[in-house]
Amino acid sequence: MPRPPLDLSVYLVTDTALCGGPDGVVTTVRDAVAAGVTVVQLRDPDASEADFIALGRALASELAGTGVPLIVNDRVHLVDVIGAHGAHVGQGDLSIAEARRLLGPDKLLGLSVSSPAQVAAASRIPSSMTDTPCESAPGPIEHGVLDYLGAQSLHATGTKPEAGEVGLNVIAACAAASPLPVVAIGGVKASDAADLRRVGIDGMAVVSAICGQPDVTAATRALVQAWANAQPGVNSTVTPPPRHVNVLLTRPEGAEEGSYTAPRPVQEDR
Ligand SMILES: Cc1ncc(COP(=O)(O)OP(=O)(O)O)c(N)n1
Ligand SMILES: Cc1nc(C(=O)O)sc1CCOP(=O)(O)O
Ligand SMILES: [Mg+2]
Repeated sequence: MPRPPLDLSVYLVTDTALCGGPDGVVTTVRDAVAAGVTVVQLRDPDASEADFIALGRALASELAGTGVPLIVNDRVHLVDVIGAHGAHVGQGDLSIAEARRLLGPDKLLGLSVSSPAQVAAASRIPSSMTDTPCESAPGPIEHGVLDYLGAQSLHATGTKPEAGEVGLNVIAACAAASPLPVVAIGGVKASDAADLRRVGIDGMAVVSAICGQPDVTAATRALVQAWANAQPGVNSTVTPPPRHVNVLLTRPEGAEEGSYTAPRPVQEDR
């Protein structure tokens, strides 16, 4: 079954410490989603497995019925346990073939890239996915193995100092090389929206622009508004679904409960 289109425009990656603990993550996610965040990724590399599951389940319950997917960072084996919609892996994590095998066909999968070469590599078929590996064979993208790419890092960031910085030109080259939607990460702020949209990026992945902000609602609205005001560039790979204004507090006919396909109620000013 094909996975539904993703609205990556304002993608929140959680940070438990910045949010002041697990309860702070839940309230941050609640406020951010009400203000227009379109994807939430649970990221807590330091959490024990039990704490990660507990927080993941709390977020899954918080997001149920909102239309916003919950993505699990790195711990692909916990996606089903948590009741999440998918996972995000990086170049040093388990392979996308293994991640997709664990996830099955219906969950979302994102991969980090920091160069056009990594975008191209993601498009080549991994030998573990076919009996006859071949450069010209359809790759993970054509197979539907991947749903989106995370281009890292736009700017150096104190949230993850080891991430470095590739700058806008490399992020733009990743977008141009990718047949999949690409979200940018690393020091992304509302003031980056115009540049990112112009070069064909499909969304902004942020931690500290939302987590730990004194007013999460205002911070999120600033990101949402900046994205909405920015002009999409020629390389945009997806057209986000139409925004729905103060509608659809109930499930549409035929949609599954907890499905992330349904449009969400959003702020008047989007
Ligand atoms: C949307 C998004 N893009 C990139 C990353 C970074 O993933 P990775 O390189 O695996 O680093 P960690 O987050 O696992 O430390 C991301 N998490 N999300
Ligand atoms: C989780 C993560 N990955 C990155 C990468 O470049 O790989 S940067 C990052 C954190 C981004 O935080 P902030 O929005 O506060 O800069
Ligand atoms: Mg990772």
